[in-house]
Parts: sequence; structure tokens; C-alpha cells
Amino acid sequence: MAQTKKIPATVITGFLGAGKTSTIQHLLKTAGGRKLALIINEFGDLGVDSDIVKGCNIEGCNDDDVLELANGCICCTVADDFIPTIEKLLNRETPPDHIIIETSGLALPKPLVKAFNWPEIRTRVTVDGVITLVDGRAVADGLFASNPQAIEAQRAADDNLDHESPLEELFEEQLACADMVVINKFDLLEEGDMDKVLAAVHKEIRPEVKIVKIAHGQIDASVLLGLEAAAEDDLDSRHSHHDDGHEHDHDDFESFAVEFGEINDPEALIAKLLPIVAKHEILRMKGFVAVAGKDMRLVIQGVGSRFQHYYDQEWSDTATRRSRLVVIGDHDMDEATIRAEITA
Ligand SMILES: Nc1nc2c(ncn2[C@@H]2O[C@H](COP(=O)(O)OP(=O)(O)OP(=O)(O)O)[C@@H](O)[C@H]2O)c(=O)[nH]1
Repeated sequence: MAQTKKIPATVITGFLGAGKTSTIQHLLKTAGGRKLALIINEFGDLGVDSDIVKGCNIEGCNDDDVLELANGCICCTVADDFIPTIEKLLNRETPPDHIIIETSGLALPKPLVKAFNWPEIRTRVTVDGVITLVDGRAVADGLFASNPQAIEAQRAADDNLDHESPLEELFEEQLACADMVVINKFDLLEEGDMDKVLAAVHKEIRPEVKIVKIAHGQIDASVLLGLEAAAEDDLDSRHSHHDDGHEHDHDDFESFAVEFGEINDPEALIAKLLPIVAKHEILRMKGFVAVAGKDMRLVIQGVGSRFQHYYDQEWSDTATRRSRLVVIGDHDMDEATIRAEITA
């Protein structure tokens, strides 16, 4: 019996704020008539990325082609959330030509790729490629580098590398699973930075994996889609710390949302947020803010100490018109103080 062609799925992974959503927005613009469906997974019950993508107004991108997986990190909720969602897409009267999956910045891609071997979907969909986005600026700043002294002390104690920092481990896992690495934020790199980034990336990737350098997620669908990697058949070559069944622990990170009223001045808000991020070592802040006298919602995007803000679209109705920022950081962030400082 002739087998129908499997639908390709591309997994877009990369740390918090690396540029996954920006890249997907560009992919949608350059899809060239391909009918794409998006599955977007965020850490915590946030919905910011899917709201940004839904607001893109790109022709051919309909709201019901953007599906949200909000019940935790995709790598841990495969059976409950991911498989039913992908089955729903495959069972549509007109299934998509290509599925794009944006993992949360804290997800391990390998358990997700493994899920493509589940009997429910194995014959109908294949992983076209795992694309790992790298925040070039964050890597050049050493965010994922090990602390050499700590590692030395650890090695002296025992050989078990499970004691690595959670950030370092995520960086390694996301790169080890890649079919293509995209180094983003090229515009923020200074002379000599790229060599540092390339050295860090090369240590973790499989030798045949190609590296592309870009800014603002500007890479076309023709480059990212159609790798035909069938990653689910090739799991053994993708090293993971968790191959022994060791559970991945999201308790290392935490997220919460802070709501507040209308603000008057976006610049003053950013000036208030910057010291809060620095003091509490917050990794990511994002959300929508209501500005007095403005019909448009203000998008706030913070990655470490870099903040960006812009108006993206009108509030859909007055009921949704409220300021809401999501804060993601270390598990022992002082939530009460951060809340009080943001709303002061
Ligand atoms: N300067 C600069 N900023 C960028 C670039 N790419 C993305 N950004 C900004 O970085 C922030 C995060 O980008 P996103 O595309 O939302 O990143 P993400 O990986 O989807 O973030 P999470 O889903 O929260 O993990 C936004 O403010 C972007 O505008 C880039 O190449 N250069």
C-alpha cells in the first residue's frame, strides 16, 4: 500500500529571549504559499508569544493556525498536551503543509523529538529539523559559561556533571539536539564576540551541523524548512544528560505575572524595571501594557537588561485592556518584593 507523505514539523528551540518568536514571524512572511500551523509553548500560563504572533496580520496566518500549549513545558507534558494537539492538526479537513513548534526557552528538545515516535503520530508526521536559536549577545557575555572554579571543585569531588548550572545544561542540550544552529542578535555583537560565540557553540553541536548568523530573526523559510532530517530516527546521535531517564527539573526556574493599571510614560516604566531586573537577576520580562490616552497596547520585551517596547495593535476590547507583565527567573526570586517594586 502506498504510504502518504508525512507532514514535516520543524522544532524551534533556544533559550529565553533568543529570538524564537521573531524568527517565526519572519518565517510566516516568507512561507511562500505554504500553509503553516504553529504550536507555541511558553513557560507558565503566559500566552504572550502566541498573542504577538496572532497580532502579526500576515496574510495566510489565521488565528486558528496558532495553537498554544500553556500547561507547562512541552518536554514534560508530551502525552497530555502535545500528542493530542498535533493529532488535532493532522485530523483537520485541510491539514497544514508544515508544522512549526516553538518550544519554551526552558525546554529540552530531545523528549519532544522522541514523541514523534509515538505510534499515534509516527506514520503521519516527521521532524524536518531542530533549529536551535542562540542569543549571540548572551553567549558572548558568558551567561551559559561554566564557572571554572566551581567545575574544578566538582570534578575533584566526583565526575558527575549533573551539578552543572541549569542555564549551562539547557544551552548544551538545546545545541546537542540541533540540525541547524542560528546565531541571532548579530547586531549586538562587537569585534571578537563572534569568535567566542562560535567556540562555545562548536563545543556542543554535532560536527555536521551548519551554523547561520542573523539579526532580528531574519532568516527565510527556504533556509529553515525542508531539511528532511527525520530527527526522530536519529535520536542516538543527539546527546542528552537525561538519556538515563533522569527527570528534567523545571523547579530551577519560576514565572509569575504582575498586573497593574494604566501607565503614563513608557520610558519611565522601563527606567523603573531596569534596576529591578538587575537587582533580582531576572532572566526575562514580557507582556502588554495599557498606556493612558493610547488605543494600542504597548508590548514590553526584556531579555536580561535589554528592554524594547513598541505598540503592536489595538486592544481587542476594554475587558482585556490591562497591564500584565510576566517575570521569569531563578526559582528563589523574591516574588513579593519584585511585585511590590513593579507596582510601586
Ligand atoms: N537587538 C536585537 N534584538 C533582538 C533580536 N532578535 C530578537 N530581539 C529582541 O529580543 C526580544 C526577545 O525576542 P523573541 O523573538 O521574543 O525571543 P523568544 O526566544 O521568542 O523569547 P521567549 O519566547 O520568551 O523565550 C525581543 O525584544 C526582540 O525584539 C536581534 O537580532 N537583535
